[in-house]
Amino acid sequence: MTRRKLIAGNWKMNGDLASLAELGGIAIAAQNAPGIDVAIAVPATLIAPAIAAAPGLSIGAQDVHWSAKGAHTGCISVAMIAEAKAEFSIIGHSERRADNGETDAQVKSKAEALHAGGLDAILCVGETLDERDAGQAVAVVTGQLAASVPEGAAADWLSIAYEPVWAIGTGRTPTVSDVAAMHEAIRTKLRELIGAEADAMRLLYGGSVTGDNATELLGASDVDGALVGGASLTAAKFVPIVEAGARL
Ligand SMILES: O=C(CO)COP(=O)(O)O
Repeated sequence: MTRRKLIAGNWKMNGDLASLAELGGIAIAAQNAPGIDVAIAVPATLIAPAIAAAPGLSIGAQDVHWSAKGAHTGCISVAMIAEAKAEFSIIGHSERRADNGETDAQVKSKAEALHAGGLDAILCVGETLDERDAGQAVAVVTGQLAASVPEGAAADWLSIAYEPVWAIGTGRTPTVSDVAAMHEAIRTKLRELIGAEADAMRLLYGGSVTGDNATELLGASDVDGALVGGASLTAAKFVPIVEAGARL
């Protein structure tokens, strides 16, 4: 099964109107790589200006609430990001799980809300260093999937990002064989949860991806793309990752 690669950036709580200039170079790289998908998740305030700055580049959010509207101070709904013309949202990022106590059940509701609103979702899973050291990595990640992937989820709107917490922003990455082993475990679990659709679903790796290690990490078996934090903030750092994805 060939799966179209997806190279997605996550700006986290970074960026301002001036930094949208970076999107120009990224949009050109995306145009030059028609065989893959390129997307950037920006802070919610930058969604509309990012689309204006780089029409044609897929722009998304980093989180949504599961409810349609109401008394949820500080939160943002699927309809709100859709009105701003976002195409997708990241959900379940480990930073939101840690900072905001997000649960797998909430992440599942967010996935369902995005799909109901016609948007795509990138659902993040990943173990902490303590969990890996305790030999629990696969159990933690497959447990997150079991509790957060909606029944009947399909590859045309949901992707999974495996982001080991200890590899995020640290410059440390798992070995290629560790990544491949986890992605195989994820796909096996997805087959159990959603059947044959699992073979079409894109599994992204995230955590300290750079232009230097992208070719190796993206080349691991069952890796269908990357979710990139720090190195997505500038075209100079992100474009080489897009190019690496396009070469594979
Ligand atoms: O959390 C990440 C993307 O969502 C990864 O961040 P870094 O690429 O900065 O390690």
